Amino acid sequence: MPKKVASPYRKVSLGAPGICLINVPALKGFKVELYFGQIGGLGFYSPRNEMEAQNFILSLIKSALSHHVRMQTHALQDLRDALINRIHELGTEFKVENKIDINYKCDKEKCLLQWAENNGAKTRLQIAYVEGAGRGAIAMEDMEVGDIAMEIPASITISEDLVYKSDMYQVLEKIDGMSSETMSLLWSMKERHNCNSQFKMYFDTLPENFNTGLTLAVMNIVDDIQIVARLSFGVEAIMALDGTLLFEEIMQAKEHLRVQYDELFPELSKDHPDIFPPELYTWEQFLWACELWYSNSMKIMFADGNLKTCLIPVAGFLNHSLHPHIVHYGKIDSTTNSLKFRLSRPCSVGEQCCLSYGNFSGSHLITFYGFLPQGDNPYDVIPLDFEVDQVDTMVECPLSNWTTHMVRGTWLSENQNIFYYGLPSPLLDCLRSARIQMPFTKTLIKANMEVDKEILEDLQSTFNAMMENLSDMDSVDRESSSWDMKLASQFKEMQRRIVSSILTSCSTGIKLVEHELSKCKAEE
Ligand SMILES: C[S@@+](CC[C@H](N)C(=O)[O-])C[C@H]1O[C@@H](n2cnc3c(N)ncnc32)[C@H](O)[C@@H]1O
Repeated sequence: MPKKVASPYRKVSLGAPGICLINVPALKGFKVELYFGQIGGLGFYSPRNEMEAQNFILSLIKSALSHHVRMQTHALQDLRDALINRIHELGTEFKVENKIDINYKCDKEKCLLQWAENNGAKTRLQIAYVEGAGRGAIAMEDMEVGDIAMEIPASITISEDLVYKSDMYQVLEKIDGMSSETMSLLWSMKERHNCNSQFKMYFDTLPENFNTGLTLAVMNIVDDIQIVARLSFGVEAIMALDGTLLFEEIMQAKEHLRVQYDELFPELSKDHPDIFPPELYTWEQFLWACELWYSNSMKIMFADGNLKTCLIPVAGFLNHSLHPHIVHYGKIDSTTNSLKFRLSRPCSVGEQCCLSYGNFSGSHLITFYGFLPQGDNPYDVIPLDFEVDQVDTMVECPLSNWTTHMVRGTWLSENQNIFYYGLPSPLLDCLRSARIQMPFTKTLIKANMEVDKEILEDLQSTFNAMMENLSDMDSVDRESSSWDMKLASQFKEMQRRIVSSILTSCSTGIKLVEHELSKCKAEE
């Protein structure tokens, strides 16, 4: 049964079954894919998935070609060429223009790059300032599918291994439930102030403020002076987000981090002031480190098979895209003991080269990374939680059964016809089966039309209520407003677009059903 928490959205009853729009934070990408995968959409699920599938076939062709099956060589080469063409076409179809700010000199970043190269790193990318995304990595030459854009030796990655060598390990290892991620985070809080650190160049390139949704945590918890001192996700933006999934996700993350901090501090600083100096282990600094690790770390599989969360100097400049150039980068190449960033699609000289951080929704990206990506994100869904009342026939007692469904922008669905309406079939089937005992046959009979009409009207009233909650940020001037207001307004606009498409599909669906109903009545 889903956790019942005070809902950001009004709890709305849809008759049978009861529907409640709840806060399901960060619905996992694969769950979203499974849910909508069975429905079918506009040819493929997302440009990233399509490209991954094509790259997978390319790797099979490469391996088949290396086995010299003569008869098939030509066919395989043709297939490979066709796939590469399709990958190029996909790149053109989903091209995103990035403006580079040539006035930003990137001196510190160049020093870091030089240090990394001196330590064995290789790169075909340079660092520049990309409008709207901070620093990013730009191709210095044309690169093709399969080319390595960047190679970082394992020896310059920052992971838990550094904690084991430090004096704090003897204290941390005795703490119950201490994770390697928390150890690395605590290590980085101190190391960033160490003038003799091996990673000084890296820490010097990090911003004072990350401006993720987590920055909000400062606001609710500490006093007003600190709020002003740190550019926080401000009161105005938070007020604007009240009642949205993003608000709920930020609040949950904030509470989680505060509990974690309170479990460790100030005790650790009191007991070991030399190892955890209190001035370096404030709540503010803890949050800074959380933002660093959430927004910049990567999970890497090392040659010994261990999976570690790492900060990767230089590779940390790669920004995220919904149509990334690099998708698979999580494994150290055991022959070179380095991390290779291989291209899954071509990248032209001057173009920004992007990674995929994962299949995340907009609310997750704002909370932990502080941005919304350009383009349609198929992982932006609105979760719907249903409580379906059933009766336990053994003891004649009512049972409560929760099930989660989700809705996304209906422009992503190809079937807008009667019985489908651009809405997810699992959702419609669930609502139908709660209203009629028999299996729903999708035939144009009066009883079916009446059921569908009722369902569409209920959905319409639910999403109308949600729209009211989302419709008050029209006055925000994107150009002049602060970063947090811009993000809040972008988020609400994205949600409004999804809800509006659902409302349009509902009203078009109602008209379709009414038309069929009138035909049924005429025949009677
Ligand atoms: C791993 S860092 C990438 C380098 C970063 N731009 C910088 O200047 O340090 C991740 C951060 O970059 C920014 N970012 C990444 N992808 C972005 C995108 N597509 N649009 C806007 N900002 C993005 C966000 O601030 C995110 O927290």
